[in-house]
Amino acid sequence: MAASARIKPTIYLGAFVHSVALKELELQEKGAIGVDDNGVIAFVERDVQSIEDVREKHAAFKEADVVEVKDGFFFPGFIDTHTHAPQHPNTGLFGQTTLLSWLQTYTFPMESSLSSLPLARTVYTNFVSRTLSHGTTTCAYYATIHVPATNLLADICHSLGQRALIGRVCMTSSLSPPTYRDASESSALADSLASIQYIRTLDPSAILLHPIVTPRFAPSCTASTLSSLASLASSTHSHIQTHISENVSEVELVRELFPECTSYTHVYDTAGLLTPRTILAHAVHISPAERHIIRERGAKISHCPASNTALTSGCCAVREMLDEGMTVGLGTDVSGGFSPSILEECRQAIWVSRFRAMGGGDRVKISTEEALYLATRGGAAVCGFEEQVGGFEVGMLWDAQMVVLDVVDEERVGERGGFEGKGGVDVFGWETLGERVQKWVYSGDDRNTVAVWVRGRCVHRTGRFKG
Ligand SMILES: Nc1nc2[nH]cnc2c(=O)[nH]1
Ligand SMILES: [Zn+2]
Repeated sequence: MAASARIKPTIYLGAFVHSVALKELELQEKGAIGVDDNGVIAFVERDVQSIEDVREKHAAFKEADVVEVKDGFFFPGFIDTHTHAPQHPNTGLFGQTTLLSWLQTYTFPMESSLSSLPLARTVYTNFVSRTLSHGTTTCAYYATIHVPATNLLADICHSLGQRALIGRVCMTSSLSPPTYRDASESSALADSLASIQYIRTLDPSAILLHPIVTPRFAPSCTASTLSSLASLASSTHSHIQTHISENVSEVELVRELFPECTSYTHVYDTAGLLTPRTILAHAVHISPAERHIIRERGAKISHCPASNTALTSGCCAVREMLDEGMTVGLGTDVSGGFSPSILEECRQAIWVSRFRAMGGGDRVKISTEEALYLATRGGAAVCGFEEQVGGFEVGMLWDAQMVVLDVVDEERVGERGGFEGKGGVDVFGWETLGERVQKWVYSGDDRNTVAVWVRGRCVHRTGRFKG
């Protein structure tokens, strides 16, 4: 089905939960959300007594389908603001490496092999399906340097129905391996432009797809390439994504490679890469002065805690960033990160903040509510989509997931404990909706995400979905 095809107006009935502010979730037990044939939320009703009342009030929904959630709730689709589709076969493989040795040992060889289109098709189909199954409705992807494989990733997101930013990776510096490097700056620019044009042709109204200019990181590009890519993003009105200050040795390398700049942030600022459409991943080792520049330029931060722990990169100062008004979302950073799940990333953001707290005070702790905000509204703002997705409001798009938790009772517990074939969350019936959400965040996984919609179109469902 084409992404723009009309869908049947539908009323989503039952509990819903979404962020209304950084520290506040709305927990509605008896909701009804009407979604029109364009996938746009037409109404949000609370404390609903009956479906008949809802149909009565909204004449256009008299004949609408009804999808009801039982033992769970609707939640906005997750937004992954930073991941690498071609690295997915390496998920879980990082050994004892840190960033620079990890790139050489695991990452560049894997990415280089995706010049093979059959392999790229297998890996990308698997990974996009996998992220959808975890409730990720919007994803900012790095592809590889190869134009055909990057365009194939766009095709796959388009046909599987995921909202995506897709970037051909640029690497012109001699520090990149000779076998996996752009031949020249001019070929890098031409290839990036070719991919931008392909994505714009595939989805001219940007219903789902957006190109994103992707200098890998400062050590992969010359100063001239960084500036040229900033100009390309500006002339094509494209987003930009890159990595910044992830690891101490990387920061030292940038200091050596760009001696004329006072900081890593200064390198990107000099090139003109810090814009309101820029997503900077990591930012673990940046100073308050660098944070100030990034905020002034309107650039956004993708916090990738699982990756930062796996590669022992460090603990990002998320509390300070939020206090200072920076825009922050979450990124899985597969395969620096070991999971394609943004729910896992919520847990990891919470854990990393607690490790920081153990050394420096409770103030830096990220709460469950804040983590869920970063996973949805925060991520939407990082991508510039905050008017369209991330919450349940009239005029926004139905990018959502149905979360179902397993109720344990006297009868079911007799069947070998009552959890075989179920998810990891046991609910006993007395929990409030808020407690159910907490249990989901700490023990839930893709088994609890029984259906996923993007723009009103169902893009994933499990056998447990009764739609
Ligand atoms: N985590 C991570 N950091 C990088 N820095 C440059 N390239 C990469 C990458 O692929 N992953
Ligand atoms: Zn990354």
